[in-house]
Amino acid sequence: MGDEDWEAEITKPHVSSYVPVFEKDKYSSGANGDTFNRTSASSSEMEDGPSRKDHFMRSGFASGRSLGNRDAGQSNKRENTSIMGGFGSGKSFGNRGFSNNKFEEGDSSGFWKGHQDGNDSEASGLSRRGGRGSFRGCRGGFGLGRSNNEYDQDEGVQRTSGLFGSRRPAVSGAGHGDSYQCRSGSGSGRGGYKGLNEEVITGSGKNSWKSEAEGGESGDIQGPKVTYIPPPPPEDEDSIFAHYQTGINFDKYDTILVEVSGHDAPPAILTFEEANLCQTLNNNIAKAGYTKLTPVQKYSIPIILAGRDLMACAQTGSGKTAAFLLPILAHLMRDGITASRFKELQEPECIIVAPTRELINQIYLEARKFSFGTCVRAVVIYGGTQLGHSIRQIVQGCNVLCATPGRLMDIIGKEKIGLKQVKYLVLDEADRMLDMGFGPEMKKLISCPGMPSKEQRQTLLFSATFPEEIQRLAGEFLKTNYLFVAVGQVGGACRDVQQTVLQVGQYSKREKLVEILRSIGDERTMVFVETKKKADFIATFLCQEKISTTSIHGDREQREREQALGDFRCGKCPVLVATSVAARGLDIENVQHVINFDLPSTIDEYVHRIGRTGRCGNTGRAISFFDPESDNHLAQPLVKVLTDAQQDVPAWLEEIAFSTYVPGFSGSTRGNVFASVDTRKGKSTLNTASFSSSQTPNPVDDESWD
Ligand SMILES: Nc1ncnc2c1ncn2[C@@H]1O[C@H](COP(=O)(O)OP(=O)(O)OP(=O)(O)O)[C@@H](O)[C@H]1O
Repeated sequence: MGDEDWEAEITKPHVSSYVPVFEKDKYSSGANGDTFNRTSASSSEMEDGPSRKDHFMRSGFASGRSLGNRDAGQSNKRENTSIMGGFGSGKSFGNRGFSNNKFEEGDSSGFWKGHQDGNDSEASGLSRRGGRGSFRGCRGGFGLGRSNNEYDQDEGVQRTSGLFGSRRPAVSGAGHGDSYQCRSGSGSGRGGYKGLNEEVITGSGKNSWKSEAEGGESGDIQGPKVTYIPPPPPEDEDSIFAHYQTGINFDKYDTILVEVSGHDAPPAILTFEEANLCQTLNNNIAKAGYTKLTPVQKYSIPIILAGRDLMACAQTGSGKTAAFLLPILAHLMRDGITASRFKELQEPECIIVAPTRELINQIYLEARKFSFGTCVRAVVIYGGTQLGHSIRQIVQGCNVLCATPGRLMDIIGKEKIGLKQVKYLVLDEADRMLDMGFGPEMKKLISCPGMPSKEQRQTLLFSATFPEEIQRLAGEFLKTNYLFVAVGQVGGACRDVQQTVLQVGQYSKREKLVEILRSIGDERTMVFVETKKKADFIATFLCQEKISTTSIHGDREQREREQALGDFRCGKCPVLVATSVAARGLDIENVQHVINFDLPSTIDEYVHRIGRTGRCGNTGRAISFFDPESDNHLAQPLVKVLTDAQQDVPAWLEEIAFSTYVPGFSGSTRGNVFASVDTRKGKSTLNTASFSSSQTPNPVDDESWD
């Protein structure tokens, strides 16, 4: 394919100029199947036994094809291979770029033809569709095979409106037409791709969702179970306390201006000792390598210890997680929490919610680290995993429950969690948790039977961005005397990230990307794109270019997402192509570069994305491709963000910003703005607007959220 007309690519038949040829083990960088191998149409994925599995893991690209193969009568092999699914998770990247079929629709019979013809690209592409129905069956079988206890049975039939209730006929291979994604039912705005099992239905892009509790299981829709049980994290102390070093700019945090608004704010503390935490917590803090407080910690810890509600906004990577975890744990210890024990109904003292599975898992690991050696038990539950597994984790005891919203509501619906004892409710990435996508669910949560009123609980909202509109909505969750902590400019970018904006038209983006990645070498890089399809396509493309790449987005199975992240973390795949599902919160050591292949539709999203690098005082680089055809709405807020972070602003960008200038940004329907102050002080004077993109469905982002 010679251009990047994505719509054309998706909808118009064409013959690709990139015909992938995959070869076992060649160019493979890992066993996860998340890297691509150029090779011939190996069918060894279909072999029995470990070697087959291993190869399958390695030959990501081929997995789609092999799914088709399995459908051709090798159903007994499906479980193993598909679970390990390759990069394309059977989605057959080749299908996109390399076949002459549309992404989403096709004639499943074509698989057989393609496969028999030995035509790699066709076969791999079409097999997705051919394999779809069969693979679902396989997943169901897998679930049954493992479901030998109450909870597994309890999980029941999962939601697959994509298959049976999709807005598109199932036969069309809705959404990605992805045979792996059998869990994914309807909804990602793509006609039934995103499944209820993913906890989210993105009826209009990312912004609406529905939980299992809302009928997925009780409805008339039948489908396979989600069977994925995430591997338990390592239990040894070294792993629990593993951390990366603070960077050379860590001390510069002290120079950032902090503003606290609201009445009777307790004074900031300057050292951990001043927090007067118990000895076990202090030991854990030391083992985690924390010697000095970051600004958000200096201010938030005493505020939370004083029992106040808090909205805290601080730059990405500056330690917000510990800022809420430490005082909560200190309170729980102070209150003489008793060891949580096995009970069918658990009543956690603290609930923490975050918008993505990987992020909530990360928060859980932090909670586990800081509560090490105490009787506080933290538990994590999130979508894309077996519900029975989540329940089993909970019933063993639960003081601090870390959850994605969908799974949380499901578990509450199943009466495994009672809310009466909740003393702390934390919304991490709070602006995201309160926007149109998750806001309704959060409202449901606070009005659930048993949930203490806001007067009776402590509510803590944290993010690096807080649009004014969201701040206003947050009032419903917070006591009126809440405190607002702003570290630096609210919504501002981290200054440790060197930002570069290049004018690159869509047709030149891939070439530019390869050029940059080659110059970067093996340094860890996140490449953000705007859609799930594009994430697959770009990852495939990079692998063809022999750049070890993996990808993460909402259409990948949870197992694959975790594998991808693991491979990126450990450096096996130094390039991670991601949608906005990875934009917030993820704390990955040594991410030196973020590349916005596509700019996001809002400036807040931009701030979060580039915040995956330059964390904890380390430096990083962000390069963004600005396409004047599509990104002009961002020019003005981008200039503002660059200026505030003392970055060079290209003259051409200033010109565009000037020519598209809209006073107060209110004319822009997509260019989000950020508040500069606590909205209770009145409308902020800088860079504010009546419009917040957080309240507006995003026309481009097709990511699914949970
Ligand atoms: N006081 C500290 N000393 C040393 N390291 C710290 C300290 N506080 C936090 N860190 C480390 O800094 C990194 C970033 O912290 P964290 O993930 O909490 O940032 P964040 O502000 O929540 O970022 P984001 O806005 O992207 O979610 C983590 O690896 C964390 O362990």
